[in-house]
Amino acid sequence: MTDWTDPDALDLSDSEAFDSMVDRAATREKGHFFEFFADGDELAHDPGLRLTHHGSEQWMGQTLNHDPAYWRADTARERGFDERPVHPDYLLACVMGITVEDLSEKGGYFLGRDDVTFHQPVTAGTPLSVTSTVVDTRTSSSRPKYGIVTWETEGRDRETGETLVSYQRTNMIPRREPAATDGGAVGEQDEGGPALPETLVSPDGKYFEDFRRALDTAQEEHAAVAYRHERGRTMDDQLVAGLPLATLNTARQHHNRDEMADSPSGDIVAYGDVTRSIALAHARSDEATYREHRFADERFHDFVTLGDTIYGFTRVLDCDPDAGPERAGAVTFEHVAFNQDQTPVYSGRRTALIQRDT
Ligand SMILES: CC(C)(COP(=O)(O)OP(=O)(O)OC[C@H]1O[C@@H](n2cnc3c(N)ncnc32)[C@H](O)[C@@H]1OP(=O)(O)O)[C@@H](O)C(=O)NCCC(=O)NCCSC(=O)C[C@H](O)C(=O)O
Repeated sequence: MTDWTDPDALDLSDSEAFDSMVDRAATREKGHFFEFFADGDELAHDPGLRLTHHGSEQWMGQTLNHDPAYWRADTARERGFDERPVHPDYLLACVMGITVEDLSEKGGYFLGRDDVTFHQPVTAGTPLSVTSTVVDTRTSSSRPKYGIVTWETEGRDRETGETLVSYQRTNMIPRREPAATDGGAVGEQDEGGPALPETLVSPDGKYFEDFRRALDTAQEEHAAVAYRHERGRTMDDQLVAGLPLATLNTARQHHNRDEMADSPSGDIVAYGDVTRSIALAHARSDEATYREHRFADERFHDFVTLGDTIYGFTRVLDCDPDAGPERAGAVTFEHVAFNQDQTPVYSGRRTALIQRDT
C-alpha cells in the first residue's frame, strides 16, 4: 500500500495523476459568502497594517495626487498640520483594504460608500485597528447569485484607540446557494430627468472665492458650475494589482487573472479606491485644497479594467464661507470618474476645505 505521507509518493511528472488529485481535493476557502453575515454582527480585522510614508507616496505618485502638503514637512506646517500626514485616499484605502479578507474577498462588486468622515490628520507609523458592524443584509432582486451587504467600518489608531476614519460601504456578495428573486422588477421609471443647463460655468481660479463667484454667476444665469479636468490616467498593472495589494486588499478581482477570465469584465478590475483617487487627483489639481473633510453617496457604476483611461468631471454644489478656519471655506463638489468612452465609472459628493485667496 502507498504511504501518502512519503514526500516521494506523488509523481508530479505524471500530469494525469496530479490533475486527478487536485480535482478531488477540498479547497480551503478564504472569505465569506453572503449567508455568513447577519445584521448586528461585529468583526475585528487584524492583518496588522502600519501606515508608512513609502506607501502614501507610492499611492500619491501613481494616482497623480501631487499635493505638496503630503510630500514636504514645511508645506505641511504652512497648511496647519503639526507633522506631515499620510494622504487621506491612502488612509481610506488601507482601512478598507484590511477589511477585505473578512468582508468581500469572495468577490462580488463594491457598489458604493457613504458617510466617509476623516476625523483627524494621520501620520506615518500609525498602526491600524479596524472593526466593522453589519448594518444591513438583503437579497438582490435582480441577481439571484448575490446578496447585498452594508457594513459600518471604523479605522482607529491601534495604540491610542482614536478614530481616524469611518464610513458605511455596500457590496454585492456571492451567495453559497442562489436565491429565488422577484426578477428585479422596477417601479415607475423617471421620465428623462431634469433638463440639462444651457450654460456650464467654470471657475476662474483654484481658490474658495473663485468657486463662490462661479456659483453666484451660475445662479443668476440658471447655469451650472461644471467642468472637466484635462488629465487622464491609463490603468496599468501597478494601479490595478499593485496598489490594492500594497493596502493588503485580497480581493481576487484585482490580482487573479485566471479567476477573472470568466467574469463579465474578462480580466482583473481596478480597486474602486484607486479609480476614485485618480478622478479626485484630477479635480484637486484644479483647486487649492486645504483639507479633506467628508464624502457621501459614493457609487461605482461600471468596472474599470487594464488599459482603461480615467478622466474626471466636477460639478460645484455649494460653498460655505463659515465652515472652515479663517484661511479656508468649505466647498461641496460632485466628482465623476469616466473612461475613454465617456462612461461614468464612479461618482461621489465631496466636501473639502479650499484655501482662500489671501
Ligand atoms: C454591480 C453592477 C454590475 C450592477 O449593475 P446593474 O445591475 O445595472 O445595477 P443596479 O443599479 O441595478 O444595481 C444592482 C443592485 O445593487 C443595488 N445597488 C446598487 N448600488 C447600490 C448602492 N450604492 N447601495 C446599495 N445598493 C446598491 C441596486 O439597488 C440593485 O439591487 P437589486 O435590484 O435588489 O438587485 C454595476 O453597477 C457595476 O459594474 N459596478 C461597478 C462595480 C465595481 O467595479 N466596483 C469597484 C471595483 S470592485 C472592488 O473594488 C472590490 C473591493 O476590493 C472590495 O473588496 O469591495
